[in-house]
Amino acid sequence: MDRPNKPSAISPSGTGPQPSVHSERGRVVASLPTGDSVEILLYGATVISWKANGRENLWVSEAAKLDGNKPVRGGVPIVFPCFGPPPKDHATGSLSQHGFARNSTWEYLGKSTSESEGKLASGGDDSIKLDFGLSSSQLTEDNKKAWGYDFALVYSVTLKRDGLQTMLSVRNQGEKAFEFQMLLHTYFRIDDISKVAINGLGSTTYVDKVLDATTHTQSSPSLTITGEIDRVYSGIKQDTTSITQDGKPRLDVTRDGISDSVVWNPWIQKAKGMGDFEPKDGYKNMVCVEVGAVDGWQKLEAGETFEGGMIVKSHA
Ligand SMILES: O=P(O)(O)OC[C@H]1O[C@@H](O)[C@H](O)[C@@H](O)[C@@H]1O
Repeated sequence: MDRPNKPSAISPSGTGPQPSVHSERGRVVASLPTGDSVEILLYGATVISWKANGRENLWVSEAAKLDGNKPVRGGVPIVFPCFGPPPKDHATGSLSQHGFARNSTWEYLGKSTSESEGKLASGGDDSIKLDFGLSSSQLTEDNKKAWGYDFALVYSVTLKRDGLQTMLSVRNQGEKAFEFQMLLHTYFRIDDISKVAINGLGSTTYVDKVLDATTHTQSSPSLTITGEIDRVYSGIKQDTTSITQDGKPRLDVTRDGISDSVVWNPWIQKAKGMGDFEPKDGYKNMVCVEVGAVDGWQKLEAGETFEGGMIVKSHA
């Protein structure tokens, strides 16, 4: 597949400390001179850590499998090409829940750095972009059989001094059109779910998977979580969904090229039922605000490319 960025050493610029990228044993770690960092497993191209302002922003279960045996319970698993259990009568019908992207091993395609307008006082680069690829040829024989399309995914993770950007590009390299869904299933780390509110989803319609799997409209501009929640919001007008803690801004999640979001927290019983969810009261410290295209299907004709992702800002 095409390599958007050839792996190369980061060239020094300015005199201050430089960003660093380190790749070994199936993971890639990048850091900025500010101390902000991101860590990505090649397994699933799963972002398992993003630190900004000295604080970890992602929740990863203490029992998460990081050895490639099971999708990671936490961080940012990538859902593709189907969301949830696929409908049996669809081309994705033989795939497992959430598809194969989160449990396939991706290729590290390389890094690039750039200096944005607000350059660091040190004079160093202030963003690092890491690219990962997964194409049909890298799938297991079972997955190839279950979804026999010729595709190429490029997932770009950019660590900036003011946030984290993740972008998934899906290209149809074959001759047949295909349909897919995608979602960045982000587990955000929060201090206390009882003090969290999610804003920016007011007046949006959602399917409530806990209640009755039918469509509702959110009346309140602010959503608080007091029990299990699994809602699929679609066609969201506002680009940004923000998470506040104790009434103060904590994380801003901005959708880029996509307009759906899932809000999920398993709460007490579902957390107990998941072998890889630890500690069991960890549901108090996480909330999934997931961005994607999951309402119906995205159709890609031969040669077409789709792009969708998010920009997340963490408040100090
Ligand atoms: O346990 P999994 O496969 O990682 O899925 C976790 C959750 O992922 C969410 O995106 C779904 O809306 C939930 O229904 C699902 O339970």
